[in-house]
Amino acid sequence: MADKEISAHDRARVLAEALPQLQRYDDATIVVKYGGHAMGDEHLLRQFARDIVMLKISGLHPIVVHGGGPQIGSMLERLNIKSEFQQGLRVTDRPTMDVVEMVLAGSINKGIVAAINAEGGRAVGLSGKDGGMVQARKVTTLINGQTGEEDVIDLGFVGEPESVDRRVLDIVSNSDLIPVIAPIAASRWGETYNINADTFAGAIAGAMRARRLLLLTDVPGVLDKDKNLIKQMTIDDSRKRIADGTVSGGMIPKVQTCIEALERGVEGVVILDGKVPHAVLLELLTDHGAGSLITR
Ligand SMILES: Nc1ncnc2c1ncn2[C@@H]1O[C@H](COP(=O)(O)OP(=O)(O)O)[C@@H](O)[C@H]1O
Ligand SMILES: CC(=O)N[C@@H](CCC(=O)OP(=O)(O)O)C(=O)O
Repeated sequence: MADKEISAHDRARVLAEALPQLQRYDDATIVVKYGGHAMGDEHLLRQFARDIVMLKISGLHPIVVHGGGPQIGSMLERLNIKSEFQQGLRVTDRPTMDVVEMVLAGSINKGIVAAINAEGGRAVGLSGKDGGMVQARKVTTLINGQTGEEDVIDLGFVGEPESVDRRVLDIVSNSDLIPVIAPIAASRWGETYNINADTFAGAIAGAMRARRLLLLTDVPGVLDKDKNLIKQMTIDDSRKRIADGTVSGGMIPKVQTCIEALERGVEGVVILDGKVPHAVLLELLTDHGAGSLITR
């Protein structure tokens, strides 16, 4: 519906709807993972930035973790560096790692920071390296989506969070600043690792005991076999949907991240379409949840 077709009465009703939600989320930490596919165009980025600023001034504590897979892919292509994925993870040799860090912690991170600041917020760009926030370890095994067995693999500089130190995030997030984090971290020996952004966001949400983890992607949420949106499911339902093949491909690590975050104490995780304008506000501040809510 075009803006002008919405009556003043409807606008007021939508605003009033936000009150119980604002009360419910007062002082809550919300981790929002902004995926590379959801970044799309400038207009969407501006709307996303507005939503984040709106949450902050409404008394919530948003923490943004971003991806940038497609943007890394374009840069590697421009530099003639071949790239391949194994079970959703980018095989990362040293030259690829340099590009991944340059794109994620450089242009993408600073682009989101600038967009939030342009909407009146005060964003601080970080990576897992800053303040020793995330310590990474090399990924050496992966659960095979088909067999359910553990495969031993060598993906180069692909890591996973080994531990999270909350100090920097507590300081930044409890002020008027909004942390924006690139999913890069160093190992205890100082080597740089590339971490899948969903996995990284899950670890941050777990460590921060976030009330909500929102994973913004380019599909409406988790779809059933008839491509209908599953509006709500439990950890058990999620495991069944992976086992019976309803959830496949890139959705598997996403749903696994949700399960792990819930088991670490996050109250609810939502997978939703970041291409829907104001997806974050719709999900948190209206009665119309925007995607698939997964709870314990
Ligand atoms: N049951 C499912 N519901 C929704 N998407 C699914 C499902 N199973 C597999 N997918 C795939 O997962 C993709 C989302 O994962 P991915 O491409 O890794 O997202 P992102 O880049 O946002 O992290 C969807 O575009 C879709 O192709
Ligand atoms: C190890 C690994 O695969 N890292 C990802 C990091 C970025 C990411 O996860 O971005 P999206 O959320 O946009 O997919 C990569 O190199 O593409």
